[in-house]
Amino acid sequence: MSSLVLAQHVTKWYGPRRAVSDVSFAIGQGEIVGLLGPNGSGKSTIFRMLTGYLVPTSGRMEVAGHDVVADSLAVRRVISYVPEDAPLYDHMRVGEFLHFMASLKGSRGAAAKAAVEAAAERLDLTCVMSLLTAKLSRGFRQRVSIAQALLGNPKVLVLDEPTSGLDPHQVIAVRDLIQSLAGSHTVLIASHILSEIEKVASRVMILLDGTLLTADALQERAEETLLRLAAAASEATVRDIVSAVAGVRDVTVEPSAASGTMHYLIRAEPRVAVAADVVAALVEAGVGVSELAEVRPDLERIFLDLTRRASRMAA
Ligand SMILES: Nc1ncnc2c1ncn2[C@@H]1O[C@H](COP(=O)(O)OP(=O)(O)OP(=O)(O)O)[C@@H](O)[C@H]1O
Repeated sequence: MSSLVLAQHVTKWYGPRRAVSDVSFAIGQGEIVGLLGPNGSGKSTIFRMLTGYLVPTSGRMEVAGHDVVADSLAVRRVISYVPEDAPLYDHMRVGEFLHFMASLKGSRGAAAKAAVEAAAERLDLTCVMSLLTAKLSRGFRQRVSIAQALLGNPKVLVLDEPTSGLDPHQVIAVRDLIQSLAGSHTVLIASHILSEIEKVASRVMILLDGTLLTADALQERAEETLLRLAAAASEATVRDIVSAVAGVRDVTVEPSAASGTMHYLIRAEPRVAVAADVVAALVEAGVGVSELAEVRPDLERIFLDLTRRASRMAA
């Protein structure tokens, strides 16, 4: 798959503050990729550089083969950005606003009319075309923003927190829309809501303090086994025994450990024998095991695990 969006060793400083640190990724045609990170982790900064609003301090970015700095006009022709709380022109009616945006994107006459109608239909806006944008609900405003972004048929659509502030029905509608774009458009979505991003994205990148912890969090699931263990011995004893088992990568104490028996999470290579070897080693050392189960890590678990590992490495 050739890359439609490319970032190579991108760093961005705002004065003395480093907001993005040596970030690299590649996104292929038709992918829907989530960029997950807490507030202030650098998501918007990455999007602003990608769409030509900010210049990276170092490194380079490309969209559809165009360098975002050297060829920013060409980039803006193929990428559309919907910021969080996208501004609309409140004195314009929806239809008027969409025609205006179509004209800014170089579309005129019958072509503009057809493009506006298609976008309005796709976003279910035909019933509000004559309303002032100022009168729209949050959900409709978001749909109008996405409709204008789709005018001109951009190859890449960048959405910053597209479901923030929407009610559950509107969230589902926006999610369905995003999924309907898969294949025909490449979509990059920023969010700090794990459950939301997991539902729409086929790949999730995780950003923390400007550093990309993984370019494919969901793939991490396939690459290791996660076991939950309850064992009756001191933490140091369990750690020593379990860490020595071949294939075990690391052992952490479950934050919700109940009194008495401690619970542990064991990250291990995806080998069938690891669980049996862990039990055998503990039993041999005389440690009682009351639970050992494989857990399928959800995105929340992967996120916590990656961020914990990152802070341990930084310490
Ligand atoms: N114009 C600016 N000048 C100085 N610092 C900035 C500027 N814009 C962002 N920052 C800082 O850079 C860091 C990354 O901000 P950014 O907005 O990219 O994060 P984010 O992940 O999009 O956060 P949010 O989800 O809150 O929008 C933050 O610490 C922020 O305070």
